Amino acid sequence: MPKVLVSDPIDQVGIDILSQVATVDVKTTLSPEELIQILPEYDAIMIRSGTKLTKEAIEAGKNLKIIGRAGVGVDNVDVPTATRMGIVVVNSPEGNTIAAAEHTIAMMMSLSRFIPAANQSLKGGKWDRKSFTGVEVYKKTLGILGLGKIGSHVATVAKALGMRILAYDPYLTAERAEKLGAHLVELEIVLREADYITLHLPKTKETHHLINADRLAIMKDGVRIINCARGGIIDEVAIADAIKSGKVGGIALDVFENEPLEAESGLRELGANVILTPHLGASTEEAQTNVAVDVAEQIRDVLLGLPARSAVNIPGLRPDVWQKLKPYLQLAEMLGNLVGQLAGGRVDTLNVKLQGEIANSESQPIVVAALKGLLTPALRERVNFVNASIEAKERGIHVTETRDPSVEDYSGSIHLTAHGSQGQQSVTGALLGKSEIRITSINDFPINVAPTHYMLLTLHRDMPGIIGRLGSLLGNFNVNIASMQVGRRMVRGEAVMVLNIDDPLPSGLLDEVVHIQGVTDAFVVKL
Ligand SMILES: NC(=O)C1=CN([C@@H]2O[C@H](COP(=O)(O)OP(=O)(O)OC[C@H]3O[C@@H](n4cnc5c(N)ncnc54)[C@H](O)[C@@H]3O)[C@@H](O)[C@H]2O)C=CC1
Ligand SMILES: O=C(O)C(=O)COP(=O)(O)O
Repeated sequence: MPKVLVSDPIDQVGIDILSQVATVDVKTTLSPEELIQILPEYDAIMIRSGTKLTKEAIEAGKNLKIIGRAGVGVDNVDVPTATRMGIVVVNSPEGNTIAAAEHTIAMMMSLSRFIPAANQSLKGGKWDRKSFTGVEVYKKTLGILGLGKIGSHVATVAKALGMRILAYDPYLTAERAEKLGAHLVELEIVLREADYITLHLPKTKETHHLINADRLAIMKDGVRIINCARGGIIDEVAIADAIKSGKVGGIALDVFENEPLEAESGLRELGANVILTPHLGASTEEAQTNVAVDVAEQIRDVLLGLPARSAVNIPGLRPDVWQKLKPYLQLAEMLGNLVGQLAGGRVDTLNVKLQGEIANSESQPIVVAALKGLLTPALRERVNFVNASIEAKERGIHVTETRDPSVEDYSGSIHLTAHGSQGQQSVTGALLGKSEIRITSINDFPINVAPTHYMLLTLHRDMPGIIGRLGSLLGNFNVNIASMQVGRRMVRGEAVMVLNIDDPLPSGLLDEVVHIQGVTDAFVVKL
């Protein structure tokens, strides 16, 4: 049974799903050193934001096949290292959207009405109403930085509260923003005009310290800022100074540059207009059930050899799409392997052409499968669906994609052309029925061959006697021929012959094949 490590608190429903297929160890207090020490034992790990999967930790996880993040942000995972190692990283992109958006609204209302401080004062024995006169959000301007899933829900709720919404998101269309009742504007306009600013961005190089002293300076005096996205998007020193100077009227932070927030952090010292929560955005019963189910199911599926639906480092596939594409993925992989072996040396360019009924399908998984096949002879089990693209890129293989829905020889077919140091080779393959794989052309010579483990291919002149000579040569070396096919475009012209053979070709025999009169080239292929 595979082993799964759960290193952050996850809802029991997730553990139950994992237990269907794996031995599950729940260890939520591991130090980074302990994690590195035990990670080699595990096939999968399920985490939240608490566990840091650094380069060193992932490299220690020699047997890891999947990293499951029960939540959205994967900034605590070194995804490039996981990708290079062929480890699929999955998350739950929507499971906690509502929870995080509602926490944001709660933070905004708490900032406006001093609810945490008033509560603390009352419980401290006082009846102080004067200190806690708040402001209304009605008719105020809310600036949303990052109008993705959480930002969009915040916009919808804020709109219902009567707020005017400005949004900054360079990757979004103005139409989408207008549909949500938000005006998409430049960052500077949001900063200058908003009474409240809320962040809903991923943490990236570009968003690091997006809110810094210079940007705080151009904001409205008394602006209130909420961050339920990621620590480090706001410069904590700059914002603390802006609170102290009175430039900023209030801040509500759920996330911090360092988590857990240091005991001695200056943020803890600030007054009633600073609200801090310990990364609670996703902490609702509903969200925790959602993300646990979502991610545990994906880990289970990947351990069973099925695809993940929301992988962040390979194209995720819905089960119904995968069912449809699966035989084509196998076909593409076989063709990639075949064309790579025919090309022999270094391949510089691979063209993947989708024909007939699959011309309109999602192409990326098919391209990845072809690359996996192409790289398999060189990389063996080191290459998989996760790292095939990156490995190809690192080897300088340029991939192009074309589509031709008008090709109707078969319902759907894949044509690969490889250009490399030894010239150009091309192969086509199709499915017979729903899943039987056929090679249907080699270098544009039509054939119809079911691929087998060992094959011998020749390029030759179509002339009497050549098949007999090849047959007796193989017979002399005790190589059994299972089947044979010849493809030609014209009588006595160039032709291709494919022999399915039961045994590997003895060494030296290929040279003799090439020396048969009329044979111009020959290849041994092992699939
Ligand atoms: N506090 C908590 O417990 C939780 C925090 N989060 C965090 O909230 C953030 C948002 O999550 P989602 O809305 O689910 O993500 P999302 O991917 O749906 O939305 C992010 C949006 O930010 C935009 N964006 C990316 N780079 C940008 C840039 N440089 N400038 C402006 N916009 C940019 C994207 O176009 C996208 O629309 C993430 O950082 C996530 O980790 C998510 C769930 C819970
Ligand atoms: O989903 C996210 O991005 C979150 O920040 C939630 O983090 P958590 O799973 O509660 O540690």
